[in-house]
Amino acid sequence: MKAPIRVAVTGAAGQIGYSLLFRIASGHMFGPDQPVILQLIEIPVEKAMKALEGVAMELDDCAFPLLKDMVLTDNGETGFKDANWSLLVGARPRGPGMERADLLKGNGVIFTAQGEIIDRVAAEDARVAVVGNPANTNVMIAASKAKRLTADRFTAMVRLDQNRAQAQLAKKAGVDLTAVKDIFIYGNHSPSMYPAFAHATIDGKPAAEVINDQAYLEGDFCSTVGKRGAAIIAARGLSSAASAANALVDHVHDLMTPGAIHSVAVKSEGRYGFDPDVWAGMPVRTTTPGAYEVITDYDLSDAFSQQKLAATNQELVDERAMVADMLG
Ligand SMILES: NC(=O)c1ccc[n+]([C@@H]2O[C@H](COP(=O)([O-])OP(=O)(O)OC[C@H]3O[C@@H](n4cnc5c(N)ncnc54)[C@H](O)[C@@H]3O)[C@@H](O)[C@H]2O)c1
Ligand SMILES: O=C(O)C[C@H](O)C(=O)O
Repeated sequence: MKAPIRVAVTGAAGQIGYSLLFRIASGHMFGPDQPVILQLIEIPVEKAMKALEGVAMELDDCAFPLLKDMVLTDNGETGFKDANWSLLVGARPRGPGMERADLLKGNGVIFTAQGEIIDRVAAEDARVAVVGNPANTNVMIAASKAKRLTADRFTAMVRLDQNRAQAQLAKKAGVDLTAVKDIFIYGNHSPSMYPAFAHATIDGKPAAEVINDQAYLEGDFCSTVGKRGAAIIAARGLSSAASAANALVDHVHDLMTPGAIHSVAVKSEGRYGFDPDVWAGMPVRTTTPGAYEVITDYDLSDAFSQQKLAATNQELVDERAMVADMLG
């Protein structure tokens, strides 16, 4: 029997938490032979903590053999203690009349505190995945507080965008989803992201050749993927939750699976022309469980790709400027 992995989850009583926790406890994130301990973190508000107790009761009632223990807390020091993975889902949602800058600042405060605590109390092999929006900038803030943990331990999720892009290409081409490969997301988790279709394949052939509709790929395809979050909100009245949780399962699962190639927002270090200090989506290859190398050899030198990369980079740089006083 393997030793349990400690998984801290913030926003555990929220919408995403309600889908996510059951997938972690049933073995979908870390595998069917990997026991887990869930360290569930919510805000110190009675309603949230009561809801968290209810979720924990349901987890008990699933009788998951891999779930070895649960910690329920409104305290980061307790919640992140010895965590091998910290999944930062909880964030302040955008309220009426709130500007993006207010959202950035409001969440910046949360991710400042969490980055500092994780760096201090989490496990030696600690890894962090940020989902709470604006995810790319939140992870940058959290990572900037770390003295012990290196920047590569901090990632943000663009996997939902990759999954959305894969599904859209399969639909358009009228093929099975599994026929679509090598579609990766570059840049921000926002409508400015670039789902780089130029390298995608369908049944081993270039997707652009199979679909044979460049106007669709540059137009509707990019905007449908980029604005999918808003379309879900318009349809459901709530933001995506089950698909977001599923994408986080994929994100962590693939980061724990050597050889997996997938889109992750990482510190750019100047790759693909991004500002070196922003966290941008790009393709990575998992090397050993939890570690990865960025794949740098995709050619995105064509004019359309360059324009898309420049736009999403500019948005990340602007977001960074808005929280400059919170970094470091
Ligand atoms: N990156 C992505 O692809 C993606 C996709 C979907 C949603 N999201 C984002 O994920 C976040 C969560 O979405 P949701 O639908 O679960 O929201 P939700 O409002 O249902 O739940 C969020 C939960 O987080 C808690 N919370 C807030 N601040 C916290 C803190 N400092 N510590 C611990 N818990 C805290 C809240 O009490 C709440 O229970 C949002 O920011 C949303 O925009 C990201
Ligand atoms: O778009 C949103 O605000 C929610 C989420 O980030 C999503 O992509 O579904």
